[in-house]
Formats: sequence, structure tokens, C-alpha cells
Amino acid sequence: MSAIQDLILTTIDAHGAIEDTAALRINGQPVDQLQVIGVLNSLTAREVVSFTILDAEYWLLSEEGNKVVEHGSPEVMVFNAIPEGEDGISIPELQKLVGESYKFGQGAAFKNKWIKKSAAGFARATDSVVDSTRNELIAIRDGKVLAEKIMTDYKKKKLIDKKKTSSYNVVKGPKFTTTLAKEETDISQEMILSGEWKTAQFKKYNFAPGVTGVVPRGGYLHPLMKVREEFRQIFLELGFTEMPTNKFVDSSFWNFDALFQPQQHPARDAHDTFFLKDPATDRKYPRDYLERVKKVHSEGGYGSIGYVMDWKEEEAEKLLLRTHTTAISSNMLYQLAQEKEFRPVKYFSIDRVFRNETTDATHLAEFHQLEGVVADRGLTLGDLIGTLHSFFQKLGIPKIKFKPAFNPYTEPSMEIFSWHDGLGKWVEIGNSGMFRPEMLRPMGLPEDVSVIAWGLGVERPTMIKYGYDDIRELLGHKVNIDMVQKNPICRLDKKMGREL
Ligand SMILES: N[C@@H](Cc1ccccc1)C(=O)O
Repeated sequence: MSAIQDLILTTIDAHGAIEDTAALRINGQPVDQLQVIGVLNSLTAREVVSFTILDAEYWLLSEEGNKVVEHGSPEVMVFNAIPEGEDGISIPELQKLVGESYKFGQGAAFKNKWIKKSAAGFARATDSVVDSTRNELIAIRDGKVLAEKIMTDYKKKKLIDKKKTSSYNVVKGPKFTTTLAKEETDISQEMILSGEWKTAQFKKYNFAPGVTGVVPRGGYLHPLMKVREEFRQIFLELGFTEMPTNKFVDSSFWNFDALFQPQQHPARDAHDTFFLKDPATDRKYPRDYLERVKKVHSEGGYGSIGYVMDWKEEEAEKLLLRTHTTAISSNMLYQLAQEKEFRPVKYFSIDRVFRNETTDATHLAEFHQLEGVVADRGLTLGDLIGTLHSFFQKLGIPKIKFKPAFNPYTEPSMEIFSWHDGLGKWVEIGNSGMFRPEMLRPMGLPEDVSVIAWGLGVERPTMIKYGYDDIRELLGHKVNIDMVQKNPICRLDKKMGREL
């Protein structure tokens, strides 16, 4: 409860009413009446008190009036500046002594017969004077109201100003109490969980005409969409073309087999991958390409011995929710290989992928991946490292390092780590490598063409940027709207409306 509300309620309790709130004091200081009316309005709405407005006027010294109190009135200043005796003082000297007030003070002092002309200029015409203006202004400052004529005269001379105030007369309302329960505005999750809502008192809705509520905020971009757009801009600036990412469902063929991922690989287990029940299979892949993929898996080729195991189309035709965006890359590279003449490409994609994970604060069964693919003649691991450096530089991650890793479809492979200032350690942010000939040659890409590629999750940088510590909040309905508003998106494009 506010100190003012407390004071109002206890005063009424002790005296039955408050005659004039102007008399209220906290620590000896008068209480701000603007705060008083705020409290009174809310207490009145709850019928705890009712009040009437007391309008009052009071006088205040102007800046000029305060100067008179401090230095004396101009005519007294002029009188005091003239030395005793008949000779008096020269006008320029007197002007210099009195300063600004001279012009006004000299006339008044002369009119009052306090000073007279002398040989030098002016001499005193009386022994002493009384500064009644100053005395009266002091009285006004201390709250006295003098005769109307005097007041209007000083007002005309701009020595005093009239001010208006409001204070209040307060009496008990029908529901008067000194122990006022806190009123809740909204029911919260915590109140529901604790059961507090059962006894809590809620503020009444105010349907009074002309009362407007808070305009609900809405229409903001999801943090993931913002980060996705930032990534997209970086790729576009680097001259990359976006791959179409419009299907979540693909066959195991494009998601695994085309990438030379062995059919016995644990990732192809239902524990890790979501397979479809109905339809469960699809054979939308070229037969001749399928034959070449089958061959490289089971028998090898292009300098590889393959996996020396049976390869079954029944595994390849299984439909699944794509487990990585590399399924899109394999499709696009195959299409590129079918063009009459090879042309270098730089592709990227940013989209959702799915894995059969137990969800917790850092894992979800669906998340977003960002992928880059560059195909050209004569690319080396140095190109991959250099491209990643410039890419992460643009992303605002200047410190990266690589660690040798293994992927069925890349050789060499490198995990990408970035230095995390907040955590004070290196964190894994992605994976990369050079696609293997066992993947590229069956597609029909020329022997001297190499493809470098990398992929990273979108959620982790988004969580860091927008202050989430639970990934489930990011993809659930509990959007941290304040964080979203603090980070307005720079650009919007039509494509962004597609998802989420
Ligand atoms: N597909 C890999 C990332 C990757 C992409 C391209 C090349 C190498 C690795 C993953 O899901 O982690």
C-alpha cells in the first residue's frame, strides 16, 4: 500500500474524515495533491471513500518580488546609496551604485520625498526610510493576504502572482476499511498454480465511456524468423541463391542414400527419425540414378569400395520427415548434374528439420538448419575454411575454429566451434565438409568438380541473441514479446510469410 493511501485511511479512521488534504503531512512535508487525487480516485472506485474538491487560491512572489525581499525595494536601494549630508552624490555614481533598479527607484524615492536635488546630483531629504514594500512582500510570502488594493498593485507591478490549487475533503465510503486487500489486475499462471486466485481480489473492469484500454500488441515477427532473415541477407550478400525448401516430407533416398549414408546407419532407425505411416513410401527418384547409388553403396566405385553390404530399395523408398537440410542439397546437386554443361553454383537454405529426440531445455524434435553449398571446379578444404571465415565474420562471429570430424557424406569433415564470450568457452555451432565422390559421381557431376558444404542450427544463435534459456519457449506459444520488440527487424520480404 502506498504511504499516501495509508495516511489517508488512517487519518480518516482516527478523525472520521479529512477536512482538507492540504493539511496532510508526511515527514513534516505537505503531500503532493496530484498523488492524493490518484489515490482518492482508486479508493472511490472501490467505494472505500468519497471526496469533494476544494479549490483554493494563493499568492506567490514573482522572481522580481523575491529580489525585493532579498535586496530591498528599488527606492530604498536608491536612498541607501546616497551618503548622508547636503552634498549628496552625482547621478552617474548613484546609477553605478544602484544598477538596474536605479531608473525605477529614483522616481519613486523622489515622489516619496526621500531624496532631493543637490549640487552634486541627489541628496537625502530625510534621515531614515521604512521599506514597506519589502515588509509587505515578506508578509505575502508567509501566507498573509493584504488589502485588495495592495495586492492588485503588486500584481500590476509583477511582484506577485496568483496560483490556484486543489485539495480535497474526504469522507468514509460504504466499504471503508483501513486494511485494504491488494487488487489484482490479471489472473496469472502463478496464481492458478498456487490456488491464490480463489481468494484474490480483482480490479473491476472500467467500462466508463471514453475509457480506452491498452491496445493489444501483435503482428510481430517471431525471433526465429528475424534471425532467419538476417542469415538470408548474409547469404544473398555473398552471392548465394536460395534453394526451394518447401517440403518437409522426403524419401530416405534423398535424405540418406543419395548422401552415401549406409542403410544400417543408426540415424536411419525409428528411434532417431520420424517415418511416415500413410503413405509410407514413395519412389520419386530416377531409376538410373538409383541404380548408380545402389552400386556405390553395395559394390563401391569411383575409387571407393562402398559398404560391401546389400542395398535395398525398400529402405530407400521409406518416407520420412527430413532430418537435415542436406536432403535439399542432394536433390539440388542432382538437378545441377543433369544440366548439359556444368556451371558453378552457390546455394543456401534455411528451414525446418525433424529428429526423434526427447525434448528438453536444449533439444526439440524439430528445429531449423541453415545450410550452404558451393560447387565448382578445383575447390579445396582451404576454400571451405576461407568461405566459413567470411560467412561467420558477417554473422558477427569472428572467432571460429575447426575440429576434424566424421560424416558419411563428407571427407574431410570439420565441426565448427565458435568462442562464446558469455560462457567463456568454445561451443559447437555447426558441421561442414567436402562432399565425397561416392555422393557426387553417381549424380553425374564431372570428376574435377568439388562441393564444399556446411550446416548449422538456427535456434542456438537465436536463443543467445533474444535471451531464451529454454528452447521450448522459442517454438512454443510463450514468445518473449519484450525481447522481440527490443530487436526490431531491419527488413521484411514476402517470402518470410511462408512459415511458422
Ligand atoms: N547435415 C549436417 C550438417 C552438414 C551439412 C553439410 C555438410 C556437412 C555437414 C547436420 O545435420 O549436422
